[in-house]
Amino acid sequence: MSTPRIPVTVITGFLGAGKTTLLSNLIRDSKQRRLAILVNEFGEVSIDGALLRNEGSGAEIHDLANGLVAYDDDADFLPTMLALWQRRSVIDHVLIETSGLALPSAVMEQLQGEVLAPCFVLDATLAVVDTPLLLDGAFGQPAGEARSIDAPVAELFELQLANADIVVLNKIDGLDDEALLAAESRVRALAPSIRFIELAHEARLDTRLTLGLHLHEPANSAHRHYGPVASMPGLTMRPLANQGLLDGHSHSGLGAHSHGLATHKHFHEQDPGWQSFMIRSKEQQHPDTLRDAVAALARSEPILRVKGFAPCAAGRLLIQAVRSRVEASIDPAGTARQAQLVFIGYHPSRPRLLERLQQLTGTAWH
Ligand SMILES: Nc1nc2c(ncn2[C@@H]2O[C@H](COP(=O)(O)OP(=O)(O)OP(=O)(O)O)[C@@H](O)[C@H]2O)c(=O)[nH]1
Repeated sequence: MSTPRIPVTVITGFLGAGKTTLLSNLIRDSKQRRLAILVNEFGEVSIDGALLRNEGSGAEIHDLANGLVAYDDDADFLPTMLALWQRRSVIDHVLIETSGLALPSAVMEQLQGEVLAPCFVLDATLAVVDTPLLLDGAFGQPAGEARSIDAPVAELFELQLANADIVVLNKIDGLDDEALLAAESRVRALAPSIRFIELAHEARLDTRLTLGLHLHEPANSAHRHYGPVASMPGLTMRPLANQGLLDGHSHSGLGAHSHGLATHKHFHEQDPGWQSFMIRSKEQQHPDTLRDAVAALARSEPILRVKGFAPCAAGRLLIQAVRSRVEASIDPAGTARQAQLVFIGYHPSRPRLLERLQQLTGTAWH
């Protein structure tokens, strides 16, 4: 009998959708599976890899520095995957988190290429969605005046969805049934070939609905992941008004399909307007001041994502911003030698951000 191929789940989703949070919960909830995780980030320093390692689980984490995993100029992807294959006796499943600006199709194509196809099989591609932002029209139906940043955001978002098997509606704490059904309609309109829509309360998914789905194995027509929405984890979990529409694994009725090499296009070159850079400070930061400063910058500059660490009097401050929604949390046991914030945006001006950050925090940044 030939050696079984290792299943691979690809997790995609726009900047800040909750991919890393979802992954860290998956790691915690899948202790019985030996997971290898490839984290692909757009930015100089891996913040996500550090956060996942903090979980202290047995999962092995590999950082892939090229923000566009498996694209033509990514020299790390194939060697990393082949090294995992060499160690296949200790790996049950591989999870790949693409950066928020990459399309998953590049990874999907490489998995089907002659080098990797004998070793790995695509299990499923999940697209994680920031549901409140989707409902606000942030990905293509701007409520107000369209800005220059809206079109590239909408384009990437749609292409990520178009390549996915499963859309995970995330950040739904606080949304009612009506909002969830509106989000489902929006997703189905944007990506009619989506096969499952799942709900993640606080970025938590039932592992049965996430891993081992065999969606790309032609012989397998049985769905092994039943479990109605009402039985999925989450304190605020309630069944939806219309269970027929959104039952945790609703699908279009398609059989297993493979993503042919030419069927899904991806950008081989990144739109150069998307840029990321790091801004650092040696000074201790005040949590509230830094949080408000980042929120003010996100409102006035074309910045969509900020993340990083800073030293503060009470320990290590973690900053996570998606647009102007900023979370500042303190790890009393953590240390940070200096403040390091990664900014990601569309045609952002580093000098202007630097100047404004200095003004707003009253500390020196470089
Ligand atoms: N309220 C709420 N916040 C969430 C949820 N999931 C993630 N977040 C927050 O959203 C922010 C971004 O989460 P990440 O998991 O880092 O998002 P990501 O998709 O990995 O981000 P990038 O890799 O930068 O594209 C963090 O502040 C999370 O705490 C959720 O279900 N509910």
